[in-house]
Formats: sequence, structure tokens, C-alpha cells
Amino acid sequence: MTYVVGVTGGIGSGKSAATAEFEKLGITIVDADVVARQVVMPGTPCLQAIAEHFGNQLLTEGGELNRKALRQRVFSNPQEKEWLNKLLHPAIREEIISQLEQADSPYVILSAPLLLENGLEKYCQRVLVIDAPESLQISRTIQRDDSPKKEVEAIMKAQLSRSERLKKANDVLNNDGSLEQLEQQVLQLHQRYLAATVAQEK
Ligand SMILES: CC(C)(COP(=O)(O)OP(=O)(O)OC[C@H]1O[C@@H](n2cnc3c(N)ncnc32)[C@H](O)[C@@H]1O)[C@@H](O)C(=O)NCCC(=O)NCCS
Ligand SMILES: Nc1ncnc2c1ncn2[C@@H]1O[C@H](COP(=O)(O)OP(=O)(O)OP(=O)(O)O)[C@@H](O)[C@H]1O
Repeated sequence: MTYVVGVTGGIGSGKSAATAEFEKLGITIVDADVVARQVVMPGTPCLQAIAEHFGNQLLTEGGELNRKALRQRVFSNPQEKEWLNKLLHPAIREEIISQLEQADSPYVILSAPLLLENGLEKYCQRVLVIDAPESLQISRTIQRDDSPKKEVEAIMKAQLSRSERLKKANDVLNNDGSLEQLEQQVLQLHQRYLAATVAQEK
């Protein structure tokens, strides 16, 4: 059985920064944010459903999803967010399972912002939480996406609180320091996960 490490954390906590380091070590990453983009590519049933529900103004001229427009719509309206989650989460889950089955590194990482919210931890042997103070999550996201503080806060409200998430962690990576410190912690965790994989095979 593939040893799966679930990686989660709130918006801007550093999941992508951490998984990029695991990837450099040869570990396959299944990333729910990437899958969430794949299931709404032009021609998919999910994109068609979104266009029918919200109207064609949610599409770009090239027929792709206008992500920024949808982001503004759903995070200012809980019912619309609920509708979108109901449409996308089953499709995302199905594609995640298929990618996990195809993965072939010593262990595999499943990175998902909503890992715990959506019960995806049942596919994981361990849960690693990437943790940063909320103020840092906000400032890093604003800098990365150039999005308004209010929108980032609305997204955080749609996710587990920092303390609830930490309660469910098997491992925690403290990402309140430099990127070098993050890299060091990834190296240590990698050694631990490799050892756990070997132990599982015995
Ligand atoms: C609303 C969308 C189009 C906005 O796209 P955009 O490119 O601006 O953001 P991106 O997809 O990179 O998400 C950024 C971050 O927002 C947070 N987030 C995204 N969707 C959700 C959600 N439904 N609930 C809570 N937080 C979310 C996550 O922390 C994520 O990492 C997009 O986030 C989306 O399709 N969301 C629904 C699918 C989903 O739940 N994705 C999360 C992975 S399961
Ligand atoms: N230790 C750090 N020091 C400085 N910048 C950092 C650090 N960790 C992450 N960042 C930066 O903060 C931003 C958010 O990090 P990242 O994109 O990895 O978060 P994420 O958890 O994947 O976010 P999301 O849930 O939105 O996908 C990025 O621009 C990243 O380069």
C-alpha cells in the first residue's frame, strides 16, 4: 500500500513552498489546488455547469474559467460557495484517488487546503500541518496574489481555524521563519517518512 502523507494548512501557510521542497527530494506530489484546476479545464462537465449556473461572464474570452471573478463571487456569498463545493469536491476527490494510485515514489504527498474539512485524511497515513500565525498567512497571501485583505479573511473563515487544524496534526512544520528554516524541517520530515515507509513494508 502506498504510504500517503497528507499536507494541509490554511491559505498562504506555505503548503506549496513546502511541497516544492519534497518534490526536489523526488517525492510525488498530488496537489488538490492543481486538481481543482484540471477539473474545470475547457470542455469539462464542471466548467459547463459553472457557466450555466453563473452565466458566461464567468468565462474568459478564450473560454477558460475566470478564476478571479469566481473567487470574488463565491467568497462573498456562502450559498454560492456551497454550490461550487458540491459540484467540484466529488470531481476533485475522484481525480485525487486516481493520481494517488498512479504515484510511484517511496511515499506520496497529498497536499490539500481542505484536507481535514473534506475528510481526505482517510487516504493518508499521516497528517502534516504547515503552520504560520494568521497575520503572516494574510500578509504573505496579499503579497502573492495582490488580493484585498477582506477577501483573504473571508477565505480563512471558510477554512478550519488554526487551533482546530493543529489538533488534528501528526506532524507540524512551523513556517514562521525563513525559507531556509522551512527547507531544514522538510529534510528532517523526509527522513522520518522514509523510515516509516520502510517499517510499513516489513
Ligand atoms: C474559487 C476559485 C476558482 C479561485 O481560484 P484562485 O486561482 O483565485 O485560487 P486557488 O484555486 O489557487 O485557491 C487559493 C486558496 O484558496 C483557498 N480555497 C480555495 N477554494 C476554497 C474553498 N472552496 N473553501 C475554502 N478555501 C478555499 C485555498 O487555501 C486555496 O489554496 C478556486 O479556488 C476554486 O475553484 N475553488 C473551489 C475548489 C476547491 O475547493 N479548491 C480547494 C482544494 S480542494
Ligand atoms: N518561510 C517563508 N518565508 C518567506 N516567504 C514565504 C515562506 N513560506 C512561504 N512564503 C511565501 O508566502 C506565499 C504563500 O506561500 P504558499 O503559496 O506556499 O502557500 P500555500 O499554503 O500553498 O497557499 P494557498 O493555500 O493559497 O495555495 C508564497 O508567495 C511563498 O513564496
